[in-house]
Amino acid sequence: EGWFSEFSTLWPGQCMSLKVKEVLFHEKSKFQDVLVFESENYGNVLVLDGVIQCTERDEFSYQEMITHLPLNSHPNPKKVLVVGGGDGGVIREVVKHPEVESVTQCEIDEKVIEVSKKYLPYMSSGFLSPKLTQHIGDGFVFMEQHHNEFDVIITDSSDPVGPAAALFEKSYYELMKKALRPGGIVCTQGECLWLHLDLIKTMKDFCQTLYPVVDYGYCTIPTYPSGQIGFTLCSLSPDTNFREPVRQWTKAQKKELQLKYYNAAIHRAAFVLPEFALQRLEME
Ligand SMILES: NCCCN[C@H]1CC[C@H](NCCCN)CC1
Repeated sequence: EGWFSEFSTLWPGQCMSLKVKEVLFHEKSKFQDVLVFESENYGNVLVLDGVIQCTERDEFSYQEMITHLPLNSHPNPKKVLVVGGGDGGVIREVVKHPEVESVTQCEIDEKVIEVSKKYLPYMSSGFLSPKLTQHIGDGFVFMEQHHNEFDVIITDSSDPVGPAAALFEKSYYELMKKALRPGGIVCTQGECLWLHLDLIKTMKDFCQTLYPVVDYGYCTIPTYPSGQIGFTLCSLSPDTNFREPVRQWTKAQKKELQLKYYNAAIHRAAFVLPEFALQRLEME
């Protein structure tokens, strides 16, 4: 059927293409263009406004890291909030932690949840958890209505163009700070150091005016531009060290939990940045 190419002003002059086997769904939701296609060798692929959100073959990298970096940095993460995460993969990872008593999700576009249940069964298996409470709405508005409620907030958003734009502003990080309980931790989709180092620096700087501990880590993932994506992590506790996991799973547990990317070594390695990034982020 030809190729899908991911053109965007967010990564000028480059684009990733995937061979299409069959288009499974393509409609406009209330917020964005929603496309799901079966690829030749990355499984089913979810695309929003022309941007690849996740593929069945490599989603585990991002979903495991955006979840286990914060949760394994918190001493007792009982109440978790996920903003976005409409494909269900982050929820699937959150409920792998026995300490978690409840996870609340706030997703703006119910069409994304609907197509994920139909075409991304392994990711949307997260929606079956009895610990989950789902809200359909804007994460920015939701955050204004919840204070001192969550131990960990994960913002699993698309990019700062379209419905998720407000989730990259300082005001949103101020709202998340109010929604956290003492010692709370925030983890957000933090863009790519090969493409968006200036945005990462800007966000790190305003986060440092709000949170005592701020860090940036990344994972490799073939189908995101430049093959990797990062995470901005913030903690209200000055004792937090994102670079050393507070708990480790055994080999048997990693197998049972079906972890395919995350382990303690890759947790630590996520924060080892190349020289050009350390210099630009003033972390050298
Ligand atoms: N649950 C996974 C989907 C949401 N996260 C994605 C993260 C990457 C982004 N484009 C790549 C950005 C380039 N740095 C699309 C959404």
